[in-house]
Amino acid sequence: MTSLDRQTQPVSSGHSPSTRVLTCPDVCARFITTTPDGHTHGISTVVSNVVLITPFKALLLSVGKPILIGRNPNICSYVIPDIVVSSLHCKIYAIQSSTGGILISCQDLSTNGVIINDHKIRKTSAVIMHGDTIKIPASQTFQCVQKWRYLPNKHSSKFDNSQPQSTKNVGRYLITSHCLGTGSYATVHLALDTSAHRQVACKIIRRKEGSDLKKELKEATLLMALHHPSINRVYAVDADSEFLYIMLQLSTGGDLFTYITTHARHRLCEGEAKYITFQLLKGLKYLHDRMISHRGPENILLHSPGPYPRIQIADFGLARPKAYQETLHVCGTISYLPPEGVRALDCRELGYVGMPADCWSTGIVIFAMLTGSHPFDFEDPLDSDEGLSLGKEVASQGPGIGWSQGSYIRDERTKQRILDGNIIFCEVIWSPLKDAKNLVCQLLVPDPQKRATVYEASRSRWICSDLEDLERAYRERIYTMPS
Ligand SMILES: Nc1ncnc2c1ncn2[C@@H]1O[C@H](COP(=O)(O)OP(=O)(O)OP(=O)(O)O)[C@@H](O)[C@H]1O
Repeated sequence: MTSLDRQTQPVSSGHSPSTRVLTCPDVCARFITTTPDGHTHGISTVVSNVVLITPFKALLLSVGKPILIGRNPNICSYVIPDIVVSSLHCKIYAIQSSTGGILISCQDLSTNGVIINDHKIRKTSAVIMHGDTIKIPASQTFQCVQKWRYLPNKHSSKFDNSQPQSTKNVGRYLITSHCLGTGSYATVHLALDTSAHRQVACKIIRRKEGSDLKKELKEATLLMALHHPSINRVYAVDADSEFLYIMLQLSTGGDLFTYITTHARHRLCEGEAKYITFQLLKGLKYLHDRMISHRGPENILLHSPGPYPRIQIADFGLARPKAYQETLHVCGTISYLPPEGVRALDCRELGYVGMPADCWSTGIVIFAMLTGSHPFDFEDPLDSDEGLSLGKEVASQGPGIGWSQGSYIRDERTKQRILDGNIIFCEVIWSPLKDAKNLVCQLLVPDPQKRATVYEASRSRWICSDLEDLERAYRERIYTMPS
């Protein structure tokens, strides 16, 4: 058995058929630690969204509180006073996914790597599942034992929810039933590239009846040529009669918006927001140079967990080539639509252009990072009785209007705010952030022709005032990481 293979073996250790390997809110997990002499030191069980690591003391693993394993007692929560162990050897993280689940990952930060299921990982992170072992070379071994509470998956899936964890082969890839997330069109599963011995994410999309397979494969194959540190790689594409499979670079840090909302302050400091914007602009420039637009700011993933994260632009389900020549039809989340996109909602033949839309949504991302809120989509005391009766009226108009009342009202208000273009800049937050505010104002310009481009945004004062530091951090943290 090679490398990470064990992660993909079906779990047969007494789980009832109703248990499922999913990133679910109630992960009950425990770690068993073993020293090189094979002695098991202790077991701790937990009952909720936490993990304990022993042997010498119990450590609580909860969202936002990673377990830091290493030699240095000043930084590590689990200390191994062993010369072969790095000062900070690895971190074990529990992060919340956008679907409300918990994802557990192990990030290597050492000089000699971490062995997960007999396979060494270096300077990267891997998703940890039930039965996986994490070994510090020539030192201690941790075994992860997880129990899952059944979480029904409402999305159509290649995997049968009534079965325990299982795997399926698609070409050289082994897809596990471990669901990393679900979107409106796809479920994304943890998979193993059996040739390259690496974990990947497999996006599974149910094909529409009578759909043109050649066209679908061609579109997805186009994305395989994209190669940039800030773009989530597409490794391979495959299909059968029912599903399209897109093999993606695995991101283990969750998505940016979940990162912001689960942050202790519910917003990021200026330096971190700037560093993320810098990466986002680099990735978008790469796409726009190739006439590709992203149009999905909710799909910004974190390569691995932790502060000042490396981001990755993902989900090119909406990305299309020739972004400037072609007008596009509305799809995606209303909150991130530019005014021209909102107008196109009511007048389908209008369409709108992709690249200026990316610039608009970059403005929203910057606003969200610095304030922890959305400039147009927020709760309002007015969303009350008056709105509710409007929602009921709309709902009573019958089939075709499938939104819930609440989301209908909220969407309508959001659309109106986008069209009005009034942005409230809270003085307390924005007064020390003048350059950031200027950039947001240049990006959230209603007229797409007058809106700043990604090239202009990259040359803005906010970015340029720290360009050297940003470039250095980018080189040090990103180019040294395996892609
Ligand atoms: N490369 C990846 N690595 C890890 N997790 C991923 C990856 N890609 C997607 N996911 C997870 O899967 C979820 C659903 O993926 P995605 O948003 O691409 O689906 P979709 O149906 O195309 O989306 P949408 O609803 O935006 O159209 C994401 O929110 C994320 O949690």
